[in-house]
Amino acid sequence: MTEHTLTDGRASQTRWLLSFGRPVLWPLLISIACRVAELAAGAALLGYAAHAAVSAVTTGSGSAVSVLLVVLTLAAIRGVFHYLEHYTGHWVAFRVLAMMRVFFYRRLAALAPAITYRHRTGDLLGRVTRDIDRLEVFFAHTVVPAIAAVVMPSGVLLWLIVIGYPGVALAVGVSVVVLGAGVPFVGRRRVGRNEAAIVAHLGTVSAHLADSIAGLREISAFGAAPERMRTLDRVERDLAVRRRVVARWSAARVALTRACQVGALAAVVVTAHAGGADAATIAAMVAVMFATFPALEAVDAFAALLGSTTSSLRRIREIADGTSDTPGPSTADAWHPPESAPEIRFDGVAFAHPGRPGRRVLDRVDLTLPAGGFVGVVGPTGSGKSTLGALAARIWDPVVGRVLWDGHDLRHIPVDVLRDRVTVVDQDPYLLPTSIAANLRLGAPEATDERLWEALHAVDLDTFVRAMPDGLDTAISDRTLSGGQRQRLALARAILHDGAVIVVDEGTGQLDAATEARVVARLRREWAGRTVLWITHRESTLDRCDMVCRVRDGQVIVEESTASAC
Ligand SMILES: Nc1ncnc2c1ncn2[C@@H]1O[C@H](COP(=O)(O)OP(=O)(O)OP(=O)(O)O)[C@@H](O)[C@H]1O
Repeated sequence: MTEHTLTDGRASQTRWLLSFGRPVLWPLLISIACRVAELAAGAALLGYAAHAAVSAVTTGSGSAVSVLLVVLTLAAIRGVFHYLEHYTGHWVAFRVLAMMRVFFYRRLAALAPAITYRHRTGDLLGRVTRDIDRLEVFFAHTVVPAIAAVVMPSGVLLWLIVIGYPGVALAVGVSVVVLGAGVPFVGRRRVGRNEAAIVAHLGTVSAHLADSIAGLREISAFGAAPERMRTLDRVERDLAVRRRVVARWSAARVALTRACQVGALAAVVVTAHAGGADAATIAAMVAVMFATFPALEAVDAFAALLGSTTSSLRRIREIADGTSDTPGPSTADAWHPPESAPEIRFDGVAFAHPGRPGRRVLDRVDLTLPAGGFVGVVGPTGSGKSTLGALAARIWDPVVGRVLWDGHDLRHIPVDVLRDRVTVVDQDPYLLPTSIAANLRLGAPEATDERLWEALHAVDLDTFVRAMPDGLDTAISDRTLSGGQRQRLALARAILHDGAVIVVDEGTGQLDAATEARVVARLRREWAGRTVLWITHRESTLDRCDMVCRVRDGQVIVEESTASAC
């Protein structure tokens, strides 16, 4: 990346960030004003104290009590503004943090579920935590000091001109430009490249660790831990090299800053003396210049953080600005389906996964799922059964053709309405680490306990839950239930959500034959009048279906219609 595009990228990212922070503009401005007031009080304190001390020594003038009073008053003012600046700055930062996390999660939800196929969980987690945390630092510790770094030295220059020392003002002006606009940017290009790599590497580390923890049992069982650690070690070594480059440049800038500060103080003394200032005034000017240094050093911190902040923001926007694989309809096209169960029709549908555009999983599929029908889908593994279900639920859009809900393209139904009306039971359902009741109420927050028990009874899980220490309030996790229990809990959750269309992908695959038969019979009753797509490998459950479709070689063949059997 060239310096030009790097700088352009930073400018546009900073603009984006500042416009994101618009709702907290007023507290931000107050924070800036407090920072400037704090710096001004600090400069006045040092300048006045230096002037008073030198005057006392050279002329013996001044009262100790009045000097002490002024010094204490200025110190108190400085303290108050310091507190206010920190308070408002952090208030802004934490507000932005909360806004950003909610914004990011909302975008993730809008892009789900396809986004989860393209990005590793650990990587997304790194973006929503560490990358967003960096933006807090930007608002709390960089933007306010950086603006104050421009305002405060400008005030000092004005003061020097007003008290009649334009030569000193010129010397201070040059020093300010060198210390504020020159030194902080020494080596920035190299540092910027390395900081971007560090942020990317940290994302890789997060993803690698999250995968390693999620797959810990498999990794240990297959003795793959040393290889995982070696991969991590390689990334960590490169991280260390890049961090060293950043640290070396940072140390070089600190040394250069100190040398330039000494030069600036010397220039103030020489030009003030040449301008006819007395010793006390020279001391005051030196002290004020000295008080200006911390303000200028903030530019270095700003420039240093800007690199990593920009990289983090780029990672956040990669997701946040991403377009959905299933975009919502325009207002003019939007169609809201009625409550009743629909007929779902596949009209000349072809589909290839985004990662493999050349390989059509399904091709030229014409299929009608009757309204209120319980339709079985079978076929060899990998033939495209889940894909058929995903198209019916609009997790993906067909690359050719249409999927129709009572004759209306699914793309014309607002996505949130569709998600609410279609219930999907995945072949590997996820249970949140919370209580059984909270898991059941995920899609039906208002459901009563009585209704939860009914749903549990339908999936033959009520006896098991009653025997648990806290019944419905028993805490569970994805790992504390058997495969069959997890599947049944997911089915109970789907009963409670009560969609008009229900897609069950291998929902009873881990149940024994007797339990499965019982559960399927009850589900058949629970879902009477819903349009159900029942994807299965168990031919034994097909005799309960109104219609059976076989998926093979990208085609779907309606095999039999057994409506009378149901
Ligand atoms: N996200 C994805 N990206 C790329 N290819 C995918 C993706 N998901 C599935 N596939 C591929 O699409 C094909 C159909 O997968 P699908 O899950 O629909 O098959 P299935 O019939 O449900 O298989 P099974 O019975 O084993 O669950 C497979 O070859 C699979 O590898």
